[in-house]
Amino acid sequence: MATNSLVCVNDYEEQALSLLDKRVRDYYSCGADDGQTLSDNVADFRRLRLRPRMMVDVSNINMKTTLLGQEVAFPVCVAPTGIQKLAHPDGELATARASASLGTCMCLSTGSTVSLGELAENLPELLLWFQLYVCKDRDLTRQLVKQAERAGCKALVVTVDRPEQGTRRTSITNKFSLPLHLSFKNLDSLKSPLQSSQNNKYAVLHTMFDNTLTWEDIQWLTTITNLPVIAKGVLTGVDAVKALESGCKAIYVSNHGGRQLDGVCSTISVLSEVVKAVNGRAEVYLDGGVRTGTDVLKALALGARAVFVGRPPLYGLAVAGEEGARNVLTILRNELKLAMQLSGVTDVQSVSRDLVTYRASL
Ligand SMILES: Cc1cc2nc3c(=O)[nH]c(=O)nc-3n(C[C@H](O)[C@H](O)[C@H](O)COP(=O)(O)O)c2cc1C
Ligand SMILES: CCCCCCC(=O)C(=O)O
Repeated sequence: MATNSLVCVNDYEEQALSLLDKRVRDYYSCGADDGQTLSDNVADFRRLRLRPRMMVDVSNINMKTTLLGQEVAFPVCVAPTGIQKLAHPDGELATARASASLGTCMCLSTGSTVSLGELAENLPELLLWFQLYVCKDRDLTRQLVKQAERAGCKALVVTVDRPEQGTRRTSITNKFSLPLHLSFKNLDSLKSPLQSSQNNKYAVLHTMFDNTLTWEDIQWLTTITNLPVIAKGVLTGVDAVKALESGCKAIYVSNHGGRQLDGVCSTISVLSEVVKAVNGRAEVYLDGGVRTGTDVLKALALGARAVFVGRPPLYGLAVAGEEGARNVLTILRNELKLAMQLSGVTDVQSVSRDLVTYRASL
């Protein structure tokens, strides 16, 4: 469809929600339970206000940064989201093409509908990370890690906020399942309970994830791979320290887009606590509710090295495939650049804490 009239992420969201089939729309957009955290993620960015500096030469803006030593063109990356072929037949390949063309990082989900190998073959230039759900079957887990290594992934993002699946009410009422023409491509060639299940692969995959995980398992993971391990789903300073002690090389603040424990704090509201606890020992990333360039700038000011976006690229994908995903990322990049210029900030790597304050209640 024509995308000229879609000028911000919210336009893409509105358009995507109007186009998608109800079951997919609900699956992508839902939060857990009452959706308190889902809405707080967005709302709490709006409680922060910017304190721009004037009369700064902003003719040259540096948006490049590095993530664990790898360069990205701007600090907005693609969060892992499963089953992208529900949004568009090209699925994760389209999102990856969009990410690669803009020089940013994409994290592929364990539950992807395109394989690591297919991305690596088509897009060797892409900065690719792999999100791992640790499976009860450790041999299977090990094989997933090896696939990520073979695909040239530069980091393993271990999701730590899903000992069990949060309650997504619409997934229950819609009886959400994986359509028969799709499969979890990274698991297709591996021996697992998925191979003997035809109809309910979505539910079966959930049963394969391990709910006994502790930080000791993260330590174990660091012994089976040379890839840097990143803990995704950290919401407190205490857990950030535990993650570092377990060998994680970076901390990813996330509440799974409000899809796990409803009522947890928004990610932007806990970022400072985590950054303080990490105390410069590792990079800190954030996702959850990032919808504008000023949201990105606020997260950078509070100490994030980069942000990730989950639903926005899915909505871009649903509206116009690769082009739509690219447009969404481009909008965020351009909005960030303008927000920096209007704030008197010239480098994404040196955004000062002073740039943000809480909105005053008058
Ligand atoms: C449809 C959907 C699927 C997701 N799948 C995964 C996943 O497979 N693994 C994971 O760690 N997080 C997953 N997430 C969470 C995202 O990685 C991310 O934390 C969240 O979407 C960020 O919030 P945002 O959508 O407001 O940007 C998913 C989120 C959505 C909306
Ligand atoms: C059965 C696994 C599908 C991918 C997991 C998606 C996910 O984490 C979500 O929040 O949805």
